Amino acid sequence: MESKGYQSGFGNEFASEAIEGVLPKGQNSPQRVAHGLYAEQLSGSAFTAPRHSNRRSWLYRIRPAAMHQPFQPHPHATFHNRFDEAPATPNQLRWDPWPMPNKPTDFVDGLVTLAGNGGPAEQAGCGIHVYVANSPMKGRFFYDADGELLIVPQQGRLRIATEMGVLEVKPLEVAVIPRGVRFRVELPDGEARGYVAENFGALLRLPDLGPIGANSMALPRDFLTPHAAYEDVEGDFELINKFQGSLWSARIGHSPLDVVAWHGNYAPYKYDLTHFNTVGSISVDHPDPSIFTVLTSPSDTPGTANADFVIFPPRWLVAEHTFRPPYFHRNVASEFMGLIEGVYDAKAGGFAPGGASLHNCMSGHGPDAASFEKASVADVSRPDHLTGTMAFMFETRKVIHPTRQALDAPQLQHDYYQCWQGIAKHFDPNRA
Ligand SMILES: O=C(O)Cc1cc(O)ccc1O
Ligand SMILES: [Fe+2]
Repeated sequence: MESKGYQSGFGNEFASEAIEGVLPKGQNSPQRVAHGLYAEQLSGSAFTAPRHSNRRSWLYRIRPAAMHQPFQPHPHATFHNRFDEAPATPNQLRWDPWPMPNKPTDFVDGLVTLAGNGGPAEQAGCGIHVYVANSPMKGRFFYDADGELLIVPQQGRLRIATEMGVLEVKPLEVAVIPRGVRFRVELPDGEARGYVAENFGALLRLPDLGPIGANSMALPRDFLTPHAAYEDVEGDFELINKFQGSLWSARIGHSPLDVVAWHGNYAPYKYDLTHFNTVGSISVDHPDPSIFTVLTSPSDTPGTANADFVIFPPRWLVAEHTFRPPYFHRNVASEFMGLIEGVYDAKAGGFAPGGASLHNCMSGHGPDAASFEKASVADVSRPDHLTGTMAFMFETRKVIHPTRQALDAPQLQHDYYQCWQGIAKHFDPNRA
């Protein structure tokens, strides 16, 4: 299935045809669709959701999605939503990068759940996973009925062939696959690693800009949704599905990526993080990281997100007489971080690309001893240029529970707390 390029805009009413003239005019469900196709609606919000948050698309396809054999449980050792396996810990946690697999492993096989909160039954919270894959999905398709998937590649490109077209993403880009959309992941570089947030709550949207104004941060036109592309193939294939935390698998006699045309505002998209228009302090102090929010899943409480996706992109630091890196802090929200490339300015060592950290509600954290010492004596009369770096955070209102496998993994850095033990006592009541 070939990529047919992209349409730009966030949550637009898109329309795309791989064969011209397929989309019906003036209605969605004609008695007979062009070329013998079937019409099918895919909804991503309640039918009666307010218009501004109402999401659905109409798909014109070779066979309806209903056509497959019954699902059977499909055991998966590492990908799940069991967030009650271990007590949520207030300890600061950090992991080394997840190692590449040593046997053939595709994107679905290679998903490992590190943490999460809420769940698909409550329709709130998110699952936090990493993937390590060295094999393309062959004769296999996947969809997640539990939430939309925000995929953050860290190493290796992904070619994501979806029902609604092809997304090609590389590190420093992210992809969002809506709940229910079927897809297959291919690996143009042979192997790939990255992070996934599985959002059980309200759909990700662009944050409000408030006093920032009508522009800045992530610009709607930088979000790209594929043009329709389809494959017309028959064979003995497998449709894997994640439903209420567990995987299921069904035989399917054709590729479900058979949508010839579609229209609507519920569709996969990608975004290049290097396009983020980063806003920061031009006077004093380090602003709160909410100014780096790319996408937010709101909760029922205004201003208190179910989950935020926040990035720490290259930028100039110019704040005067200011401690420029992230401050010491304790937050009501819980923070899972990953690193795509480079060095994170709060950590001199130990936080590697492909690694992860978790700082839960009210757990103290911030710069490590080395970063503090360096930044507190740095010359801040000149700008600093942070380059070649991209960290990110999945920040949630609910406490993030690490899974048993994340706590037992050899990647867990048992000495992480040591990075703050060397912090010197500088207090001297007689010193200015
Ligand atoms: O903990 C972190 O590194 C993330 C973070 C960054 C920042 O600039 C301010 C607050 C915050 O939680
Ligand atoms: Fe933090």
